[in-house]
Amino acid sequence: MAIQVCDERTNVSVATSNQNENRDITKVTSVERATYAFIPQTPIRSTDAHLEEFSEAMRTVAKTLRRVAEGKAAAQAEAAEWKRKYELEMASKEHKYHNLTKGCTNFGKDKLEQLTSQMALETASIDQTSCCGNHGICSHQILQDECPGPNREPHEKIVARKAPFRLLWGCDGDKNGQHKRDFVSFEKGDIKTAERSNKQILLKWESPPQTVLFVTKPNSSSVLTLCAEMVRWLKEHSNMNVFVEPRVSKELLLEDSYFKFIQTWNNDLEEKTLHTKVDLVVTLGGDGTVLWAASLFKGPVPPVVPFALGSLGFMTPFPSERYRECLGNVLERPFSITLRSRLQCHVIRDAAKDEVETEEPILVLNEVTIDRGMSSYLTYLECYCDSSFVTCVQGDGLIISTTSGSTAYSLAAGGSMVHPQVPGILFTPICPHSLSFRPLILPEYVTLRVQVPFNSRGQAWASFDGKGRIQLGPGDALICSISPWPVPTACLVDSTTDFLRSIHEGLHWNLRKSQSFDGPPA
Ligand SMILES: NC(=O)c1ccc[n+]([C@@H]2O[C@H](COP(=O)([O-])OP(=O)(O)OC[C@H]3O[C@@H](n4cnc5c(N)ncnc54)[C@H](O)[C@@H]3O)[C@@H](O)[C@H]2O)c1
Ligand SMILES: Nc1ncnc2c1ncn2[C@@H]1O[C@H](COP(=O)(O)OP(=O)(O)OP(=O)(O)O)[C@@H](O)[C@H]1O
Repeated sequence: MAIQVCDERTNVSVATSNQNENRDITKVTSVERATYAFIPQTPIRSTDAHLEEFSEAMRTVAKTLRRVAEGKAAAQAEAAEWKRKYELEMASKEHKYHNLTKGCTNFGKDKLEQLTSQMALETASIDQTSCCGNHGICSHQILQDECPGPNREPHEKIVARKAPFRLLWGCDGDKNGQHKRDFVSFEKGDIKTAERSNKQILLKWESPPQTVLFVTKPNSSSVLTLCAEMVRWLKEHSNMNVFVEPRVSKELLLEDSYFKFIQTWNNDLEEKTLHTKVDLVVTLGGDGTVLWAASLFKGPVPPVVPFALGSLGFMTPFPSERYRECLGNVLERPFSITLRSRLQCHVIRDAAKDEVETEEPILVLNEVTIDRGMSSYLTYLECYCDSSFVTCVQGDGLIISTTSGSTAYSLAAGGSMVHPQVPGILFTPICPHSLSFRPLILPEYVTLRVQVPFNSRGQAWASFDGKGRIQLGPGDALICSISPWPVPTACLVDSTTDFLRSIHEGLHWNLRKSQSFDGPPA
């Protein structure tokens, strides 16, 4: 590469090249002499003019690059919008399908029992469409699986029936099961909201649950001991099928051959079908164990009963020492649940030509964080909400959080605490280098896109519920929207009471000594 600087007045031309390292010494001297003659002539107007011209050209290039980036961003936004529409359509199909299968729950008890026993008698050739006529698979479907447990013969089949349940909407303590939707009415020119959408939700089993999955915090002997005790109790008290993680299965069998009946899974495919076999998930650990349990389900999640065996336990209201009473209640009576929404995140690589090439969606219960990782540069992130530009984040990073995650990392970064049943997405910057960057709460129906611009100095890193870091290079984007698959967690009392108790007892929210009565007169 050669750079040439020419001054018209002195007609001195200075040429440099990275190839001409073996230059003639005399040439160098003459060039140096000319340069020394040239330097004192200030102001160097024509050089300034050249520099101006050069910087103008650079500005034009930068503008063009930016326009290209914006065009690309718009195309990606459009693609994301199509994707969202597609997902909505799929979700509505799913909803219709559930409505169809709900017809099944209206069967008379006798008919249901008759159907169940009839189906139980049938063998491997069960026609899945036979339940509920032509309504396809329903919650009463009898599942025939090869038992993945370590001590079953491969040919042995278990007939496991997923327990059907109903969701009821309680209102101000009126747990009458009336599901009233949030309608906006418009009568005589007046706009009125008829009902609030946020109700306490009750789960009522229509037949006793039969299969429970235990998810336990690793490396804790007290947790393993309690798990063994609970498994024994459930087997002896309710004759339940028990699933545990492969690691726990080995640990329990090492302890006692009594646990031969427990089942586990051996590969990703079996893990993916867990939701079709498991009626209830019990977690033994802290909040991290609830996050871990949720991450096992990439689609629908069975109700989760979280027992507290951690330090904070914001999402784990059940006291482990009262497990008999708590599990008895959950198995036999209707109980309140919190429907915790999750975010589905897609990473879109700049190199990918279209959406089809993007990586699998990742579901998070707390948050996705985009930060600067090891880089010492500011993170520079362009953020869009649907097709509207939101802002550029310049700081340590950004947290996109669910309302359940509002009390986790987002809280530490200055975000609001939000009741987990509030439908929203939190947009919380991490150490923004700006005085006016306050956190936002956006409605739950939006799609957010965070893009690393092409002119970003450094890389960015995305992490999901504090795990699985993925590097994002210039041009890469992260797209987030609310997933149709929430995590239903059982409440000890109800959603609001449990939430308030957690912020009081877990975070000591607004704890202050009361002012004494004997102050100065008003
Ligand atoms: N500065 C911070 O506060 C910070 C930094 C990194 C990660 N985190 C959080 O840690 C989470 C991962 O949790 P982990 O247990 O696997 O890691 P961990 O063992 O490092 O625990 C992090 C702490 O966050 C608490 N926590 C997790 N989810 C919570 C929630 N929804 N509400 C209130 N507190 C919650 C846990 O009880 C624990 O005390 C991430 O999703 C992130 O929210 C927080
Ligand atoms: N079943 C599991 N398999 C693998 N890792 C797990 C499992 N359950 C929890 N973990 C991980 O173990 C770590 C600790 O778990 P957890 O947060 O539940 O316990 P804790 O730190 O004692 O409780 P707290 O979060 O209340 O302080 C977390 O990082 C979590 O992701």
